[in-house]
Amino acid sequence: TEVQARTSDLRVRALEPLPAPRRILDEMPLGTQRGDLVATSRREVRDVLTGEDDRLLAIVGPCSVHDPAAALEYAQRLSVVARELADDLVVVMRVYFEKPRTTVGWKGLINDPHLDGSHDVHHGLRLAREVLLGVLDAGVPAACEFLEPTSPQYIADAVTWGAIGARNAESQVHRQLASGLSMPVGFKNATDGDVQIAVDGCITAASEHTFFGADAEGRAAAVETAGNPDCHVILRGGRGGPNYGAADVAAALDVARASGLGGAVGTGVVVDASHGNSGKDHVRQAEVVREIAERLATGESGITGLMLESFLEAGAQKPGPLDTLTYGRSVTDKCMDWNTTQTLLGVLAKAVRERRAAS
Ligand SMILES: C[C@@H](OP(=O)(O)O)C(=O)O
Ligand SMILES: [Mn+2]
Repeated sequence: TEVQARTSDLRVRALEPLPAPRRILDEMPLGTQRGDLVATSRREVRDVLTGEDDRLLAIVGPCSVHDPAAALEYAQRLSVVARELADDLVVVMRVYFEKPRTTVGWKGLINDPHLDGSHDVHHGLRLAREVLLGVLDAGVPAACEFLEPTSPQYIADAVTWGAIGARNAESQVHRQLASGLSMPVGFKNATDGDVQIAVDGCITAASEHTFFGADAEGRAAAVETAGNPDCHVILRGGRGGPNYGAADVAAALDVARASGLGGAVGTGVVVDASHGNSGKDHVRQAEVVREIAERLATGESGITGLMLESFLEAGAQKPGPLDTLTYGRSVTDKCMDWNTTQTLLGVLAKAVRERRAAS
């Protein structure tokens, strides 16, 4: 109506309808074999996070996926090492499509798959699902950060473990989203280092919620969730500095246990060796991992998993069209290279064996 024209969408340039989630899932089905891997790995991750399984969760991979071919090559390599170390590590590959920015920047493969500002989301959604199915075909379960409130409808069936990032751990939208996700979800501490924010995120996510979302047909829907009992805290450092030290872990666990939630929250924390715990420096990150491995080997409890930012090549580069980039190098945070990562996974597996012997 004339009134609406005067007051609505004054800052909206376009509204581009997307294919319904069901259409994408029908076009690119998960299938039985991949579905079994997702279901089995979700159980294994939960059992490690709750202490039922004495292995260590290792969430390993690039800060972001920008090049499907490089991501799938990485998955092939990770799959071999994961199988070798399966007695000691539960390995899940970081397959991050959605990037939270401090202000502005490339938002990831779904939002801008051509890395040129064209925001071809139709292509991004399909490409992301193709990568996830390919990673599963390599025999590796996938970890994703969830940022968009409705994108999980297109990919979450293929995801083993989810993360709510430091910038979103306090957001009711993301806590509600986590309450309905079908896999364990980690909440990062806030960017200023506040761990209570992550614990509160787990408390909110463990409850049932009703909120605005989209259904499989892509229609606006009131989503009613049962609550997610498999959430946990991730220590990723912050403006106050690193928080992976033994005292930090003990203090974080005290805060987590005060919630009374039990389960994964009360059992332990996952430590992100990157970001605020290593100043996003991939060389420092490797040192952090080694320090933690030494502590695990002496029997320190309370750390149920580690997150490593790792790719084929070390460091990072600015995002741009693929033909302008160095193959296999991160376009967001700096990552350790594959050789360093393979060595560190062996170090962590050895530390788990020593922790097991010490217990
Ligand atoms: C987004 C970033 O994590 P954080 O939310 O801890 O900055 C990451 O995992 O690449
Ligand atoms: Mn990162």
